[in-house]
Amino acid sequence: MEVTVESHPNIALVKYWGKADAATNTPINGSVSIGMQNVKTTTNVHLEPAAAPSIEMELNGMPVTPSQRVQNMIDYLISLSPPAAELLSTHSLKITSSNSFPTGAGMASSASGMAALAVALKTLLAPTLSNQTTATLARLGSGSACRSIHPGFVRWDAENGIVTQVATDKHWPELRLLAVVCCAEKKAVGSTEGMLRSAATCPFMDRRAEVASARLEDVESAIISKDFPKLAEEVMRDSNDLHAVCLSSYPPIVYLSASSLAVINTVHALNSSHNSPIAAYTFDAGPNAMILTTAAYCKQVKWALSELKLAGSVKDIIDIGVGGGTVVQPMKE
Ligand SMILES: Nc1ncnc2c1ncn2[C@@H]1O[C@H](COP(=O)(O)OP(=O)(O)OP(=O)(O)O)[C@@H](O)[C@H]1O
Ligand SMILES: C[C@@](O)(CCOP(=O)(O)OP(=O)(O)O)CC(=O)O
Repeated sequence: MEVTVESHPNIALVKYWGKADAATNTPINGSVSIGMQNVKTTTNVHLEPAAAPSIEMELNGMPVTPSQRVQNMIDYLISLSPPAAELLSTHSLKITSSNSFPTGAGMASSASGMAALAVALKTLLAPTLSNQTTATLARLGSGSACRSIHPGFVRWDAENGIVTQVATDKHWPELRLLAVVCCAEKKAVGSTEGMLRSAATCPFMDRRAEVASARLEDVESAIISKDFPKLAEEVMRDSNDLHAVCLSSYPPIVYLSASSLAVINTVHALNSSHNSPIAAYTFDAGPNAMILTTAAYCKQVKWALSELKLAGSVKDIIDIGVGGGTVVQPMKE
């Protein structure tokens, strides 16, 4: 028996950085994201009868040892569902996954990958699980993965772990999402390690969580009312706050590169020439930018960014599109 699931990364507009509980990836502040359309993960999970059940995994064509987080997801399923526990005691699992975009480079591959895995495991082993429980299952794989379960704009609340779709991917048709690829290499400090280091050493961590929690409400209302200037300012501020926290951790965590700073300067120059934001950048734990803009200004924004490409400062500019969510292909016996 096998199932294939497609999922997409999400980019946080208000970012998760810091854990109240590391074992369950419980965040210290709520976050909200937008789903990406033109990049995806495809994950196949195959279940086969076995006398000595095992779990094998392949990522981007290479065999990998399933991580403790994958094991935690499976243990959680076993604890929730006796039929899943029974199947896993008599069957081996083969997980085969690939990403159509750089893995481990700050483009949310873990979010997309763990969301696809959670939905595939649920579909094969515990089909009656609710969407919320599936989001919690994904979160055990990687916190931000719980936001990739739904398409569009998705909020993850810190107090209760509830994941809700704030608006669908069709809500704001004029909105455009671009990726500016500065570097596709694996980053030196992963998000998990980075946020633990910030919690232990950054003197501003608690304040950042307070500011992000308040910002969550402003960003949600900017999304609902399609207020681009408001959304743009809050998104850029949140990204800057996160990277300031990283820089004031010790030893400092530097995700932004000279190319990232060139993107930041280009966006602010564009915005000041319009007296109001027409574009916003946001960076997760890596040097690659996601740019939000609107249909009316997209050409102009791309043109300004392409100057950076011509100058050799950035590698590529990709139309990412707003979308996301997960799609389950028909199950095969
Ligand atoms: N398709 C996938 N299926 C399962 N696990 C994956 C998949 N893609 C990535 N991962 C896991 O996620 C890890 C990368 O996560 P990491 O948080 O370091 O980077 P990222 O997700 O690209 O960046 P960020 O979350 O900071 O935006 C990989 O080393 C791998 O263990
Ligand atoms: C900067 C971020 O992308 C950090 C994401 O961190 P992860 O979700 O990858 O961390 P773990 O829960 O430890 O797996 C911000 C965000 O996506 O909200």
